[in-house]
Amino acid sequence: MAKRSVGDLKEADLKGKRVFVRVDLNVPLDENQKITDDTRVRAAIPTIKYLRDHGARVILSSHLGRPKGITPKYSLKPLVPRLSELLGVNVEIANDSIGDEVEKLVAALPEGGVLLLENVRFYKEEEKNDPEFAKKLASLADLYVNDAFGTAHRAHASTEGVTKYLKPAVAGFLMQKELDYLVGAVSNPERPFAAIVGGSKVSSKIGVIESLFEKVNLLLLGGGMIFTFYKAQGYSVGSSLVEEDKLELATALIEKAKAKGVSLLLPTDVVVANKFAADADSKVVPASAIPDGWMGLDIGPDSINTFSEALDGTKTVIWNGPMGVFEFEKFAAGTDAIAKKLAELSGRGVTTIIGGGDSVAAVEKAGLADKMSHISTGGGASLELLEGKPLPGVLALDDA
Ligand SMILES: Nc1ncnc2c1ncn2[C@@H]1O[C@H](COP(=O)(O)OP(=O)(O)OP(=O)(O)O)[C@@H](O)[C@H]1O
Ligand SMILES: O=C(O)[C@H](O)COP(=O)(O)O
Repeated sequence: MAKRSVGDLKEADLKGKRVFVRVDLNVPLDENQKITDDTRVRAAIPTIKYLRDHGARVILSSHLGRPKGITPKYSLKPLVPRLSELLGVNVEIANDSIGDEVEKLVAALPEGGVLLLENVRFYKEEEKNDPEFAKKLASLADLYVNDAFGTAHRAHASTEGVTKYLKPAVAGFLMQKELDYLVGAVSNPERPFAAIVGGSKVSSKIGVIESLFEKVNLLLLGGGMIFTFYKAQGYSVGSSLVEEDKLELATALIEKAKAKGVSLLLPTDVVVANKFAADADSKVVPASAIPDGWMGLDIGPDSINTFSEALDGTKTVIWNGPMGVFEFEKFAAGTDAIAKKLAELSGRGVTTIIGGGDSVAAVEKAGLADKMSHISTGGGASLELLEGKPLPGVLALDDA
């Protein structure tokens, strides 16, 4: 069901109004509290800018990390300089999310002003979706915008509960863009439609794989999960990562692909290592013959070629999960090659969607982020969406 958008709200709806905007500013910080990846901050800007340009008074709310109570390490204060810089306005920060002091700051906020509330998870009521807490958040504003796609799979007070007390409740531009690509392009793709699924374990991707079987023409598998498939087929896998309790499932998935008419491609060769370390010895071996004492940590050169050729004729590609242990330079080639291939396909008009989590980190690391059609800002949220699960933070918004 399509949701009402912030873009539907015009000057008359917004001028002078207090707008509670849930954003996802859960960014990585280093030991000096410096932001190491500001993607989510940049992604939050268009909605805030739109609201400011239409005279709204903007109240931003976000979580950072998973604090248990008030924890200075998880304060949102380090976000203020970057937000201010990107918006071209001095963003104010409150020491709290609710209460008298916050109310005073909101009352003093000029049109176009921006106030960032402190980490909303400093209250345990947030994750409990406590109605009284949601009411207090709602009482700060006249209307609600949810632009926190990365947190849309959580039914929390600031993402779901608040919508019961604050109307209109609409989707921000980032939320909309994520839904357009991850729901729109995936449910109504230009074909052939391929999915590339990697990552560590098959158990965490079963839902996604099964759901994609209903939609894709081609499914390429990589990452740690492939060894469970190999073992299920009777190959020797050495000391590679295998989920013994998922062998039958792997066989069933292969059968299901056949039944659904989906071409399922597994790597034909792998890069193996003598230990799980950046400086391990490595060599390329056929997927069916991994020697004892060696573990597969990346897809091999033949597989890269086969995968690239298979992707050549596609019109839509979605990628979730790295092809190998890309954190170690020696085992990053498969993941890098897929990132480069997708960048090349984008240049030829193919829709390329990176579905969150580590594959996004890999694409950023390769410097190819701006080449893709869409890079999701949500890890868990994009996975749940691809599994076909409804997101509570989206469901709660007003229908279009
Ligand atoms: N062959 C392998 N053996 C062991 N680990 C692997 C292998 N290939 C990839 N990995 C690891 O898988 C991890 C990513 O797996 P995960 O399932 O978390 O992927 P993701 O879906 O991209 O992430 P997220 O869950 O954050 O969305 C990486 O840290 C990578 O090192
Ligand atoms: O980083 C994320 O995936 C989101 O910000 C949600 O965070 P959470 O998993 O702590 O709810």
